[in-house]
Amino acid sequence: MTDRTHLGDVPPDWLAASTSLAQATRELVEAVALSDADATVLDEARSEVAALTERLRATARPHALRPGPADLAALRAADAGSIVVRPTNPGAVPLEISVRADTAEATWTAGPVHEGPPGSLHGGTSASLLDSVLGTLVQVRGTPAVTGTLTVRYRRRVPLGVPLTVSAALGERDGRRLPVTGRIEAGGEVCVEAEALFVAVER
Ligand SMILES: CCCCCCCCCC(=O)SCCNC(=O)CCNC(=O)[C@H](O)C(C)(C)COP(=O)(O)OP(=O)(O)OC[C@H]1O[C@@H](n2cnc3c(N)ncnc32)[C@H](O)[C@@H]1OP(=O)(O)O
Repeated sequence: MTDRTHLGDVPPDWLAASTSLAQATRELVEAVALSDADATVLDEARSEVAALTERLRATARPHALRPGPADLAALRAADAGSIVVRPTNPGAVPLEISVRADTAEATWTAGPVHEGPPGSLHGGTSASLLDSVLGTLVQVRGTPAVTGTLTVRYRRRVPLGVPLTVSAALGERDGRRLPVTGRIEAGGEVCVEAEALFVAVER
């Protein structure tokens, strides 16, 4: 499996197992972040986690799986569809991003791991969510591109524990410049707005 770098290249049963393990690991991260167990229990847990880490490290590939050219081309060929980004990476927020024409949208509910101000989402996580959804729209509708600038306006705090809608709209391409706007909404209210300029690259 170590030569496979794209989500579309792996067998469906393996993808399901890896996605499920990644989700269980995110739940572990939350349990660690919130745990009030005594030091003995924490030390036992550390030993068990370390043993699992060793087992999985023995078969590590150089990069985490990501959507590849074939996954993007299939979606690009259709007028509408969805793509799941980073489902097997427990260190990332997994998103199912729906793309229709020049717009994209994803829904995600934030938990305590991503808390910034009390009860609210960390601003860096908001920026990261926007970069992911805007960036995916650009890759699907444009060409390979990287974020040149990302300007984020935090209008109101983003609540934890409720569904958030992250959306993006592609502007008019100007040479290598691809402008994209986006927002994060909760309960129908706009919490964060973003303006980005992606720059087309060879790969
Ligand atoms: C499904 C796939 C999932 C993907 C989703 C996730 C997407 C996440 C996206 C990211 O987070 S990417 C990571 C963060 N970004 C970077 O690491 C980019 C690092 N910077 C670079 O690689 C280069 O600086 C860059 C490619 C942006 C520009 O270098 P170049 O030497 O290729 O371009 P050049 O300087 O010739 O500029 C080309 C055009 O872009 C403009 N430009 C360049 N950098 C810019 C910038 N930073 N902001 C605004 N405009 C910029 C520049 O003015 C110029 O405009 P004109 O053609 O009109 O003259």
